[in-house]
Amino acid sequence: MPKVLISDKMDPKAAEIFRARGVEVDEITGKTPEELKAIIGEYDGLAIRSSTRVTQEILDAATNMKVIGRAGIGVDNIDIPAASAKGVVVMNTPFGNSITTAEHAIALMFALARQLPQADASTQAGKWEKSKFMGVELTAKTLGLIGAGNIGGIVAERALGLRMKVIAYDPFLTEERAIELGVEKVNLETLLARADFITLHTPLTDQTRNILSAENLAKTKKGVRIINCARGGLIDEAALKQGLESGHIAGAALDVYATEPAKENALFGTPNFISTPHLGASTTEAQVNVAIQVAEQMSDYLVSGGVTNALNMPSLSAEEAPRLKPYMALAEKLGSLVGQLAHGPLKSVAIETEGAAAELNQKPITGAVLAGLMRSYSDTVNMVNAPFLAKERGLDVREVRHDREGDYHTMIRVTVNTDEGDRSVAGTLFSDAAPRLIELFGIKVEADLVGHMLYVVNEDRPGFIGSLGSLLGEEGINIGTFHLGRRAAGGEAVLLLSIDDNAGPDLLNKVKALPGVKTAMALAF
Ligand SMILES: NC(=O)C1=CN([C@@H]2O[C@H](COP(=O)(O)OP(=O)(O)OC[C@H]3O[C@@H](n4cnc5c(N)ncnc54)[C@H](O)[C@@H]3O)[C@@H](O)[C@H]2O)C=CC1
Ligand SMILES: O=C(O)CCC(=O)C(=O)O
Repeated sequence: MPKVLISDKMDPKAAEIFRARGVEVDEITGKTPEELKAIIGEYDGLAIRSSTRVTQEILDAATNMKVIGRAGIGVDNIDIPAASAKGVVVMNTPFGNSITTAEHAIALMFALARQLPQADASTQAGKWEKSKFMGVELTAKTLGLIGAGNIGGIVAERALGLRMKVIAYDPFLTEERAIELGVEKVNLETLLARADFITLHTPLTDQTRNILSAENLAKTKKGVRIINCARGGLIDEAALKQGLESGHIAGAALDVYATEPAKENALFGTPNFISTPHLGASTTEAQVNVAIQVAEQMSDYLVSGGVTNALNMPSLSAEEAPRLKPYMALAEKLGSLVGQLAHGPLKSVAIETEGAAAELNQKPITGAVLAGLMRSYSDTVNMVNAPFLAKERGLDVREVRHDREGDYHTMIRVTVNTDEGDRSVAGTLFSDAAPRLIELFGIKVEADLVGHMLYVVNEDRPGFIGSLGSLLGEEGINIGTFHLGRRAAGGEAVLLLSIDDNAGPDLLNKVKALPGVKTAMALAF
């Protein structure tokens, strides 16, 4: 039974779903990194929100980890490259809390426009400061969105409903989408110069970090009001404080901070500053949504191999996964075979599919070929990290889908290119969905690729099989299956034997010493 740790406070629905789907679950929140490191090795999955930081160190200790699920959107608290290198799938729930977060941004915009928290505190303190809290209308004001994805798009819709003019800076926003949203696409300079309110809705990346720097804040319209419900780190907090104190910035509302939890922050107490403790996603509805979604996605992956909303792997639905499973097994075996047999550094790999295999999602097939291929380089390789490892090694990967009738109802061919030229293997699935090799380096040979195998290339001559059989008998090696193929009578022949034990160097030397033998190698599947 796979085992998952929920390490941040999450709606109880998450644990309920894990258990209902056959996944054991522990809910242990509030651990320090050291405490987490001490227990993380027990778990196959980790479900988090924004408090747990999944660093390289945590991942190093997570020896059984297969999947990390973020019940939310931002994944800047997860070292994704480190997770990918380790073969751990990282998933998020990209839509479950977007309405809630957009509503929080709108709420903060109203709060800024009418100084609601300040007015509330003053009134409850017995003051009646009616003239102090003069506000501004939102109607006809210009709202500048930095980032117009899911949340930015919802904020735009709501703001248009409030009769605001919405302009957006987002390098990935198409003109069509801008028209659909009813926003004007502008560059950053224009947004800074024109917006009465600015709201941020981008992830924290190297490109967006400090996007509202001191320099950019100085370019904003006098009297601007700024809202950040995305990530701390997007705004220079010291420059924001200065802008508020000088009066250039009329108000700022932050839900997120450069350092969280923000128990202390230089902005606290600054005039016209409103603060919430990373509450953007904190509604009952959003928390139920993300808890259900993360538990379903993680269980699908752990139980049936289905992949949804992964940031480091192509999607694979839970319905697709069982259908693809035998193809992925075949693909992995072919990759493994060619990886064990090819000599010299791999330069490229072509993965061709034909028949039923060509109609399937190709990405998992490619991932499985690459995982098999690179198993000889790394024993921690899997479908998640194989494409990254391939890229790191400069391996050129090509997928070719053939729309033609072949000799087999389904076929996968893997061709690698090394200094020795092209080397190709092909396989099919028999009716019992069993992977079967059908071609090896241009020679037709039908074989199961299982357990320990002995691969021999020899000159096709009478008596050879007998002498090999005798040698193996003398060495006490039991033969399970025996597969023979040859290029032409009297030409090069290939033998693939499944044997009960690994063929060690002594045995291989004895096989190589038999007359007519060109190569002998031990293979393992
Ligand atoms: N306060 C909270 O509790 C919550 C905060 N968030 C934050 O909100 C962020 C946005 O979420 P979504 O809208 O769902 O993400 P999304 O991926 O749908 O949208 C992000 C948008 O930012 C744009 N973008 C990327 N780089 C940019 C750049 N250099 N300049 C301008 N725009 C850029 C992208 O093109 C995209 O359209 C998340 O990454 C997360 O950090 C999300 C949920 C809750
Ligand atoms: O889980 C939370 O409360 C924070 C949500 C968030 O920041 C996100 O989804 O990116």
